[in-house]
Amino acid sequence: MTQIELRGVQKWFGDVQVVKDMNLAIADNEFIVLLGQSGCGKTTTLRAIAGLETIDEGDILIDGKPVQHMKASDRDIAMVFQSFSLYPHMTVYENIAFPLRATGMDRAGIDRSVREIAKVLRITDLLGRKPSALSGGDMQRVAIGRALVRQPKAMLMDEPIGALDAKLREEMRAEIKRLHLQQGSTTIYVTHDQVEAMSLADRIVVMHEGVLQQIGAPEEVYAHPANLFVAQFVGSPVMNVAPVTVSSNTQGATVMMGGEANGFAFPKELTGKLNGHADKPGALKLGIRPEGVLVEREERQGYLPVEAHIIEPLGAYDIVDLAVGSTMLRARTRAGFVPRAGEKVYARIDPAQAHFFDTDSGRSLGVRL
Ligand SMILES: Nc1ncnc2c1ncn2[C@@H]1O[C@H](COP(=O)(O)OP(=O)(O)OP(=O)(O)O)[C@@H](O)[C@H]1O
Repeated sequence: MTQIELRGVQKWFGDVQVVKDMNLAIADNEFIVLLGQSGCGKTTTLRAIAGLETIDEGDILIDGKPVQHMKASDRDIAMVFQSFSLYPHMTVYENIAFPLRATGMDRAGIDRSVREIAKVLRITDLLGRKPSALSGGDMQRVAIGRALVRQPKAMLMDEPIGALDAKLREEMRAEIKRLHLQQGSTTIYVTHDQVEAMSLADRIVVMHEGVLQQIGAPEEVYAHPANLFVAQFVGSPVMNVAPVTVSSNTQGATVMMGGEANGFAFPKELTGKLNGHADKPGALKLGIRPEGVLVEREERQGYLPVEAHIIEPLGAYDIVDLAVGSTMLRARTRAGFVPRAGEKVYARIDPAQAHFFDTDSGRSLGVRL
C-alpha cells in the first residue's frame, strides 16, 4: 500500500519558480504520468518526491506521513533514469543484487529475488553478461530490475525509454505496462511524449511552466482538455484552434471562421452554453481535432465548400489541410480520399467533437453538445 500526496509544493531555483503550488494525490498502485514540455518542472517534481531535491514550501506525504525532511535513502523509493547507470564492471546478476546486498539480505534470499525479477523482466539468459554486452532495451530492463528488486514503496521513472530508438521504445512501453499490471506498484513516470503518456497512464498530470494544468484519465484529458495548452499538447496531429464568432436564430447557431462567408451549422443550444461569450467580439476560440473535421467529395446539406491545400499521406489515413476562408483546418480522412491538392471538397465540423475556449484565459468553457 503506497499513497503519495503533494500539498502546495513550491520550488525555486534562485529567482525562478519551477514548481508552483503543486497539489496531487496518487492512489496505491496507480500509474501516474507527469507530461509536459522540457523545462516545465516534471523532473524537479519527481526528484523532490524521491528526496533528491529539497522543496521550498508545502508537504510531500507518503502513506500520510510527511517526508520532505527525510533523506532519500529513508523514503524507500526507487528511481530509474534515462541514462541506464549500471555498474559496468559488474554482471547483470550483480547489478540487480547490489541494492539487496546493502540491506544485509542472506545469499539465498538475494538469489531468489534476483532470479524472480529476472524472470518477470525476461532477462534470465542475460544474468551472466556485463552491461557492455547488452542492447539499450536490455540495459533498461536491468535498470528497472535493479530498481524493483527490493520491492520499494514506489517506483519513479524519468524518461526511462527516451534514449531508445522508436521501435524499441514501443516495445519497452508495452513491457513497462505489463510489468506494472503484474507487479502493481505505485509508479510516477515522467515524459514529454504524449503517446507514451496516453498509453501508460492511469491518470496523466499535464504540466506547463511549473503549473499543473489538468489531471485525468488519458481519454478524459484527450476528450475534455481543460484549456488550450492541454488541448494542443495532447493528441497528434495537434488540435485545430481558430478564433470564431457565433450567431444564432430560431433554427440554430452558426459558427463563423476565417471570415463572415464561412459559417458552420451548430445546434441552437450552443449559444446558451457559451456563457455570454457569443456576443463579445474576439472572446471565443474553437478547437477541433482533425477527426472532428468531416470531409465529403460531393456537395451535401450542412457542408461548406473548401479547398484542399496540402495532403499528408500517413499510411492508414491522410491529413488534409483545408482552407476555410483565411483559416486553415487540418482534417483526417481515409487514405487517398482527397486525391489531389487544389481540389474543392466539402467540410463540416462535428458539433459533438467541438471545444470552445475563452480567448483571454485559454480555459475551456466546458461546452458539450
Ligand atoms: N539544479 C538546478 N539549478 C537551477 N535550475 C535548475 C536546476 N534544475 C533544473 N533547473 C531548471 O528548472 C526548470 C525545470 O526543470 P526540470 O528538469 O524540472 O524540467 P523538466 O520538465 O523535467 O524538463 P526536462 O524534460 O528537460 O528534464 C528548468 O528551467 C531547468 O533549467
